[in-house]
Amino acid sequence: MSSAPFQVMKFGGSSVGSPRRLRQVIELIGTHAKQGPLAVVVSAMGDTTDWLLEAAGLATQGDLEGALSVVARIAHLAKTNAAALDPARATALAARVDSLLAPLRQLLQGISLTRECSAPSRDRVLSFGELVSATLLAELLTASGTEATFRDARQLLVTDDRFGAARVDGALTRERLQAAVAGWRASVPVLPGFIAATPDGRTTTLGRNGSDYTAALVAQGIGATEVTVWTDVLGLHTADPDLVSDAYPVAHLTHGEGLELAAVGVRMLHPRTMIPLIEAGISLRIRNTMHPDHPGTLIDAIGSRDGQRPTCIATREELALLGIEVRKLSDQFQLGERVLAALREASVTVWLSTQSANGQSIAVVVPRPDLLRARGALESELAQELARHEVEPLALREPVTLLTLVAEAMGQGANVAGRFFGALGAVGVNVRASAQGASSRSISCVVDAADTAIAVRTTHAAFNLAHQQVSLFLLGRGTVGGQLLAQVRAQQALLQDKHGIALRVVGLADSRRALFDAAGLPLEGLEERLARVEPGPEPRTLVPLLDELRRLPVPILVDCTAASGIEALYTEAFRRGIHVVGANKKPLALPWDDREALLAEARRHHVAYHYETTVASSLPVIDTLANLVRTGDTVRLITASLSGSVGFICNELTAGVPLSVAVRTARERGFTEPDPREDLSGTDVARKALILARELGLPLSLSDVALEPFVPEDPRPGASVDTFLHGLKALDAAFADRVARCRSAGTVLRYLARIDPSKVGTGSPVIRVGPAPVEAGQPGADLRGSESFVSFTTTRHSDFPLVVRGAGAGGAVTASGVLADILRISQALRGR
Ligand SMILES: NC(=O)C1=CN([C@@H]2O[C@H](COP(=O)(O)OP(=O)(O)OC[C@H]3O[C@@H](n4cnc5c(N)ncnc54)[C@H](OP(=O)(O)O)[C@@H]3O)[C@@H](O)[C@H]2O)C=CC1
Ligand SMILES: N[C@@H](CC=O)C(=O)O
Repeated sequence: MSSAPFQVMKFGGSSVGSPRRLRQVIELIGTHAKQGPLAVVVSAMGDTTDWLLEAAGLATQGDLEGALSVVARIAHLAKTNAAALDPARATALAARVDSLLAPLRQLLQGISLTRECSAPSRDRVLSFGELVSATLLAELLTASGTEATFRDARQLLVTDDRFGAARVDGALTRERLQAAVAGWRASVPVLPGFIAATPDGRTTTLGRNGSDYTAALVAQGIGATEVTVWTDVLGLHTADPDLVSDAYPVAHLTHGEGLELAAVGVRMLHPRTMIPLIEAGISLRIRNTMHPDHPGTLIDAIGSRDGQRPTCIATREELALLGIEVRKLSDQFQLGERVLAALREASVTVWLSTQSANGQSIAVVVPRPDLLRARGALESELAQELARHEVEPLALREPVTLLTLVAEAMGQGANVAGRFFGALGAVGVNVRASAQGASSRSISCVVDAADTAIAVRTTHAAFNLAHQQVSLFLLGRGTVGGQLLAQVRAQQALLQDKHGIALRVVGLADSRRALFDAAGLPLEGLEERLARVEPGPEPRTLVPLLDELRRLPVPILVDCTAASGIEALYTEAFRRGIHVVGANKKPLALPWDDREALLAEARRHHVAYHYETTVASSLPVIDTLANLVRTGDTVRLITASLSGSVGFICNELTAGVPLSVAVRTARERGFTEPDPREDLSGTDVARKALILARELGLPLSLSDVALEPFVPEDPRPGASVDTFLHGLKALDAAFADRVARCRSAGTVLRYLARIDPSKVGTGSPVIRVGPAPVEAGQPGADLRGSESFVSFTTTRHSDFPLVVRGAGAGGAVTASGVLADILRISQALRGR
C-alpha cells in the first residue's frame, strides 16, 4: 500500500448540485485517486443549505406541511442527481436518501410542535445537507469504480458548543484524525464539510466557509501536503471580476498573501482555513471543476518569485466610516483603546482603524448593518466626554468601501503607497482613511462607495495587473475620425499584447446620430452601421451617454469634429471624471476667461485634456513648447507655417496649378477644415497661433490677432462650400500673378504666423498671421506638400532655433496624433 502523503479535495455545493457537475466531480476524484491517496470533503448539494434554513423557519412558525415540502424538494434534488449517475440503483439510492432524511422530518416535527428552533437544533437541521451529499457521493464513487467510504466528520472534528460557529479543539481533532487515517488508504474517505460535534456527540456547524475549514483541518490532521478547493472560478482573481472585467486568476501566492486576503474579506478564503494550512506548511489550490486542466491559483509557503509585484486588490463593500475626535487630549484619555474595546464589547467587527499620531482622533470602519450598534456603543462609552463637549460629535460617512492592495514584501517595493494613492488621486478618487499593514503585505484605503468601481479599476491598471482597458467615445467619423477608427482597428491587438492596453470603442457619433455599447462596438463596418442609424432632426444631446461612459474603465471622449460650442460637452465630461482628447481647436480659441474656465474644470476633476493635434497635426509642437516653458527657458519668438492645407496650396501654386484646383485637391486629400474658408481666411492659423501664445501664458484672444487672409473674404459667407469653391476660379489669375511676382523676386509664397512675446504691452500685435514671400534658404522656403514648421527662438535656443517640421495636415497623421494623446492618458494612469 502506498505511503505517499494524502491530498485533500473539497467540492462546493454547486460542484455537486447537478448530474452534469456531479459527473465531472466523480471523474476528477477517480483520476486523482489513481495518482495517490486522497480524502474528499463535500458541501451540501446546490441550494440545500438555504432550503434547510427555510424548512427550519417554516417549522418554527408551526408550518410542518410547508417544512416537509421543503424536505421533499431536498430529497428530490438528491434522488435526481443519484438516479442520473447510477440509474441501475436509482430505487436503492432513493431509499437511502429517504432513510437519511427521516430523522430530519422528525426533528422538524418537534420544532413545529414547540415552535422553537434552538441553536443546537438549527445546527442539527443544517447538518443533513452535507450528510446526504457525502453519503451519496461515496456511493456513486464506488459504483463508478472508485472505492469510497462515507466518514462522519462528527466523529473526527471536535468543537465546543458555540452552535452556529463552533470553535474546533485542534489537539483532539488532530488526535482523532491521526488515529483514523490508517484505515483510509484502501478506500477514498468522503467527509461531510461544515459539520462537527461536541465531545459529547452533539452536532455543531463551523460557520461561513465551513467546508473549506473542514478540508484544512482534515489535511492538517492526516498530514496531507495539499488541499484543492474545487469551485466555479478559475482561481483567485487579481480583483473582483464583477468590477474589473479584465481581472485574471493569480497563478501563485504566498500563504501570507492568502491570509492577508482572507483577513480583508476575500470571499474565497477565510483566516480560519488558512491558519491550519500555514501551521502545517500545506499548499492550497483553488481550481475550477469545469476547467480541470487549468492550474488555478496555488497558495503555498513560497509564492511567486517576484516578491515585489502587487498581486491582488480586495474590496469590501457596505461599510461605514466613523470618526471620533477629542477636542483637548489628556494623558488619561486613551481614545483608541476605549473605542476599540467598546466596539469589541458590542461584537462589532472593525475592518480598519487608524489613529492620528498624537492619538487625538481615530477613524474606524465597521459593517454598515452594525452601524447603529457601533454608534450606540461609542456614544455610551464616550457619553460623559460628549456631554462635556470634550469630544466632537461622531462623524459618519457611509456607504464606503475598503480597498486593499495585497502583495508579499510590499513594504520593500519602491513607493507602492505613492503609486496607489497617486493613481486614485489622478482619477479624482478621495481617500477617506488609509492604513498599511504591519506585515507590509497590504495597504488599505477607504473610498466612497460611489467610487468603488473606478478606484478598483484604476488601482488594477496602475499596478499593471492586467491589460488596461480604455473606453473611447469618438465624436466625428470624417477624415480624422475615420482614420482613427482604422488605426485603432489595426493597432488593437499589438497594443494589447505588447503594451497591455486594451482599446475599446464604446461610442461613435456624428452630428445627428450616435451608437453606444458599454461592452464595446465591433469595429468592422462601424461607420456604415452609424450611417444606417436614423438621424435626428438636430444634434442630439450626448450627455446621457456620458453617464454610461463614466462607469467604464479609463473613459475618454475623443473629439474629431470641428463643432462649435462643444466645450459644453467637454465640461459635462470633466465633471463626470471623463478625460478628453480633442483635435478640435475651437474650444481652445474661446475668449480667454472661457478657455481658462474649461481647463480649470478639467483640473478640478483631475482629468486629462490633451490637444496636441490642434496645432500642426501630429507634430510635437505643444508638448515641445510646454517642455521649454516647464524647464525654465524663455520663448522669445515663434515663427511658423501652421496650415498644412495653405502650405500645400502655396506649393501647388508655385508649381503652376490654379488656386481653385489646388484648393479642391487640398480638400480631397483631407488637409482642409470641413469648411475650407476657415483655412483660406487664415482663421484656422489664427486659432493655432493663439493656442501657442496661450501655452506661453499670454492672455490673448482671437480679436488680438493681426490677421491678413490668404484669400480675400468670401463676399457670400452663407454660401455652400461647393458654391464657394466654384467661385474661387475668379481668383485663379490674380494668384498666378502673385506667385509669378514672388518667383521673379527670388521668393516663394508662404502663409506664416509670428508670435512675439516682446510686443506684449507695446501696442503692437503679439500675434501676426498673413501671407509672406520667403527667400530661398530662409526657414519655410523649402516646405514640401502639406509640410508645416514651427521655429522656437528661446534663451537657450538663440543661435539655432529649435525647429519642429513635418506633415502638418491629413487624416492619417492627425489620427495618429490623437491616438498618441489617448495612449498618453492610459500610460499616465498606469503610473509609468
Ligand atoms: N484634417 C486634418 O488634417 C486635421 C484636422 N484637425 C481637426 O480635426 C477635426 C475634424 O476634422 P476632419 O476630420 O477633417 O473633419 P470632417 O468634416 O471630415 O469630419 C467631421 C466629423 O465630425 C462630425 N460632427 C460634426 N459636428 C458634430 C457634433 N456636434 N457631434 C458629433 N459629431 C459631429 C461630422 O458629422 P456629420 O457628417 O454628421 O457632419 C463628421 O463626422 C477638426 O476640428 C479639424 O480642425 C486637426 C488637425 C489636422
Ligand atoms: N486644416 C488644417 C488641418 C490641421 O489642423 C490645416 O490645413 O492645417
